[in-house]
Amino acid sequence: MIIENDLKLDFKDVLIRPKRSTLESRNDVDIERTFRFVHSGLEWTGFPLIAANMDVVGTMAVARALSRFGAMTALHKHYPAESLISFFRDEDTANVFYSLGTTEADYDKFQAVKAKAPVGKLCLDVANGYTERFVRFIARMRKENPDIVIMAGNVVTGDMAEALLLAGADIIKVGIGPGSVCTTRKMTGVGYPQLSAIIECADAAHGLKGQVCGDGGCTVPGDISKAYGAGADFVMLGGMLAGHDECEGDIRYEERGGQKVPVAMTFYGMSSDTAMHKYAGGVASYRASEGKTVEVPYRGPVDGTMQEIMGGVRSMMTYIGATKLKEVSKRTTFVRVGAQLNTVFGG
Ligand SMILES: NC(=O)C1=CN([C@@H]2O[C@H](COP(=O)(O)OP(=O)(O)OC[C@H]3O[C@@H](n4cnc5c(N)ncnc54)[C@H](OP(=O)(O)O)[C@@H]3O)[C@@H](O)[C@H]2O)C=CC1
Ligand SMILES: Nc1nc2c(ncn2[C@@H]2O[C@H](COP(=O)(O)O)[C@@H](O)[C@H]2O)c(=O)[nH]1
Ligand SMILES: [K+]
Repeated sequence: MIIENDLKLDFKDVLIRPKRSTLESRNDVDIERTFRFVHSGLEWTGFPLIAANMDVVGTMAVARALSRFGAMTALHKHYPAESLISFFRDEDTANVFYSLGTTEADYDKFQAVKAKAPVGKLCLDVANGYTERFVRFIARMRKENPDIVIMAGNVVTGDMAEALLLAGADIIKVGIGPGSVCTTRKMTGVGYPQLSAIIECADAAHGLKGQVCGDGGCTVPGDISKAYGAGADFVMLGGMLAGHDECEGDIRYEERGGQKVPVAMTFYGMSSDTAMHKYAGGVASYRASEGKTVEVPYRGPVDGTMQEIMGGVRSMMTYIGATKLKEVSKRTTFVRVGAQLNTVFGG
């Protein structure tokens, strides 16, 4: 029996220590980054935030809205080929990932889309990025698509981040079990605290000139700043982007003052009963669901949330004296804390 005694940390366990700074305004910082991807050799510039490839948030409408902020979207896997063909053929998709798993059906659909429309970025997304099958799949996709940016995951340790990079991924997606609608840790006992997972995978990936995307577990804008501080090149969000007009899913209305007003929207994990009933005709007898279905408050257009997120990141940068987002991880010192919020009037 091996027990790792090093303490592993989550976003809630740390704060970022302020540092002396010459910056005078939150308007003076640059939250864009430019990356050149190691295998595809392509370059991308923008605000490195990605809407998760989940039914509710990985939508074409979210992609259009986030792109106006220079941010990205990984479309969910369940759009029919025809919709994907017209989207990738007719719209600006510099900030859009086409997502797929390792099934033959996913592969065939991608081949059909690729034959008719230019796809520049792929998100190879499976729950468990530790399988030999997944490594082989990445290698095959890289060989067949030398000029496409490939993001792949999920993993949480440096050894496997390296393995996926060496197999052909440009960006490693990091996170097992931190998600807002994830029940993997509860159901399986498997996982890794997200802040440490990002730190360790970033260290491994950067050594090989790859990038990492911290996926899951951000609950407030400050968590996104901590993810960048830990070394995440990109941050992926599900729950924080749910509940908006551009999302897919049912809105619940309530009668208020004689008017019907929208109050809540459904959000669910891609491994939840809801998703499995929708796409697989139920939960296979040998599996258990590893996601849940929740209601989130209705929040109107996603623009407001994006402004809050970007404002939070800009402010963090002035607190630590980082002019460019690229400098944030170098200028970050985390302090371990026992508590970080004053909850006297609620969370
Ligand atoms: N980041 C995270 O912590 C997690 C994320 N998710 C999200 O939900 C999506 C749907 O997940 P899901 O339908 O469960 O699976 P995936 O879409 O990831 O993959 C399914 C394939 O992997 C095989 N597999 C082997 N071991 C596992 C395992 N432990 N968990 C899942 N699949 C396994 C499955 O075979 P078989 O079914 O025969 O076993 C199947 O062939 C994922 O693509 C991901 O986006 C889901 C869970 C965890
Ligand atoms: N274990 C599960 N993880 C899931 C499921 N559906 C999505 N996910 C992961 O969560 C992130 C988003 O996290 P959030 O905290 O920002 O909401 C997403 O990108 C997936 O990696 C699921 O059913 N089970
Ligand atoms: K995802």
